Amino acid sequence: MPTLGVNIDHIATIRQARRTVEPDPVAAAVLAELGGADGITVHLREDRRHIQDRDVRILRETVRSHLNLEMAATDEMLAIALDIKPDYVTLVPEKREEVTTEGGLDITLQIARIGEIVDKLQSANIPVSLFIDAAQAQIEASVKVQARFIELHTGQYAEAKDETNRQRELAILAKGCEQAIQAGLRVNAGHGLTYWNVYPVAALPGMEELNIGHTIISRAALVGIERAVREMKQAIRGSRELGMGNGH
Ligand SMILES: CC(=O)[C@@H](O)[C@H](O)COP(=O)(O)O
Ligand SMILES: NCC(=O)COP(=O)(O)O
Repeated sequence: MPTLGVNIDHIATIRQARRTVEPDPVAAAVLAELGGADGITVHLREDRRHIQDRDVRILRETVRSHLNLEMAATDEMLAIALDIKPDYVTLVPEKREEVTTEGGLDITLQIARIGEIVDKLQSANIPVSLFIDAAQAQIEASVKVQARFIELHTGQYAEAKDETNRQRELAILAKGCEQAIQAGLRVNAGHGLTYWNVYPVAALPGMEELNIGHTIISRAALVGIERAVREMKQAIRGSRELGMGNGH
């Protein structure tokens, strides 16, 4: 069964809507860990629309599980990561005007640049994961730049309009997962996963960690974060207790 990295960006989004001090993502991380989170994920966007530098610095001190820093492949972010030393870094694409991350990082277009950043981080003992679409060319490029992990972008699976498309997207993820593992990569996945669609992805052989945020924070707003995280752990195990664990 994969572990669960809880993405707490969406708590910071609420705080930034008022530019105030609450809700504090640091407090959310503590409660998420009490609910069973195996890791905490934050995306320090270049435009600082949610997570702030201060959050990452404090989380580095307070997170008891592991801290996954999602960031763009820029010099500014590289310097921050080398200074803060998260447990691992996930390199993600960023477009300033997007509502959320729209696709995977195209490693094939920037092999030298990504390779250089991966090397600098991993030389500093910070393992690197690359957030990519489950495409063979991206997997091969990820091997070439010697990243330790990939994170398969599950957005298209999550947004599939009907069962036929969902199954097609799941098959693409399954193939990508298998190819990556055979090539020696470790595989995580995330984006847009919910209580209703998580189980088929969680059940993919060799899947190590799922990074999930929006659905947990949405549920937490209604039932509280510890319970929301506990329920996601149950959904990953395939529990039907909530009537949510069967992939529908
Ligand atoms: C890369 C990724 O999938 C996460 O960072 C997720 O997108 C977080 O939410 P935002 O897109 O709102 O930053
Ligand atoms: N990398 C994906 C992630 O951290 C969470 O994405 P979402 O569940 O907030 O869509």
